Amino acid sequence: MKDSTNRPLRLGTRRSALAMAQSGQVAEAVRELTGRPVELVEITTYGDTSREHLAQIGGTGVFVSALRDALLAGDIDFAVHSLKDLPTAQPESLTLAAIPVREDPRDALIARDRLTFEELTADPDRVARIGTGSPRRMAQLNAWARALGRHIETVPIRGNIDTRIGFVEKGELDAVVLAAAGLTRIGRIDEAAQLLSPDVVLPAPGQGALAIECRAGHTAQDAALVATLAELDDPDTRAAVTAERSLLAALEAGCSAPVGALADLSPSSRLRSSRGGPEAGEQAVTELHLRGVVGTTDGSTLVQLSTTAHVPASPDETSVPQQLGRELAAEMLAKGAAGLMGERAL
Ligand SMILES: NCc1[nH]cc(CCC(=O)O)c1CC(=O)O
Repeated sequence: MKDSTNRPLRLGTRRSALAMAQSGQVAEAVRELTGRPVELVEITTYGDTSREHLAQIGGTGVFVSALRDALLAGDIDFAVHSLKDLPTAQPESLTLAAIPVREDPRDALIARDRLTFEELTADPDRVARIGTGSPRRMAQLNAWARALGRHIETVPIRGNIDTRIGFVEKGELDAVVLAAAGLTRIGRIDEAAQLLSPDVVLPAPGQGALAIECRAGHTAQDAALVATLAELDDPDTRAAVTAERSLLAALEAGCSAPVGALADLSPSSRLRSSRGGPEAGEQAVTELHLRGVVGTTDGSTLVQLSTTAHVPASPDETSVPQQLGRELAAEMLAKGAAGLMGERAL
């Protein structure tokens, strides 16, 4: 979209180091794509000013609503969100024009003396104190400790990334758990002692992915912007996060619920079966693998399941991932997931 007016595009962003970093990167990509200047417009959200726990102020949606208000008011042209902070219900008047290639979705451990979780918990006389405000992380860290026959204390904290790492730097906590993607974006991933395997700790649905949101084409200009930004979309990332968010939505869990999910796409080694012998009917098939977990925050009970579907390579539509998420949610609910999510122990 080479707009003859060359009016700057206005990108609404929160002021945190993480938000500024990810908005800055998207702004650069949009400048390259459109040849137009992109202006960052800082928006303060309730989630940035409140000291309350996220679970008490209605979950991570609080970070998003001020940006959406600014979009609807026409104060900005587009916004960049961490996808994991976006509520699963999409307002009709707005659209996710692009979900770019995902960063590392894993959680990372930042610990004193760069110890790993196994090292940190090895001394039975010293119970490791690990900070996280996320019931999902608490549940899986506690389950991991239990599986190792060790004891930890999870300490509810919140604040921006620098604040949370500060608890370890000041010696107030032994470790904190943060999203690797956030650390990478603000240039601090080297400080991670350990990247937590999804076999042990599943990330939040959508973790590591960004969403570029704009008005859903009310005007010709809006429609043109949606079409342009779509060039930044990565269909594989969109398929994966669609499955994860579909699972979350079908569990009817809020964004602060103890739910982890991770989908990945891989070329299938399996070929579509055919009657014409081994060579006939060969077809490129992509496998979408979805894992989900729900647990009590004390880690005593986890419901963890996975499932796989075959999808056409680089799917343009998201009905297969949607369906896969709903199916896995139904299986998890049948195994008692709802009872575990009801628990509120922060
Ligand atoms: N809940 C806050 C939040 N939202 C997105 C990220 C990290 C970046 C990402 O997942 O894309 C973080 C920080 C964290 O969980 O450590």
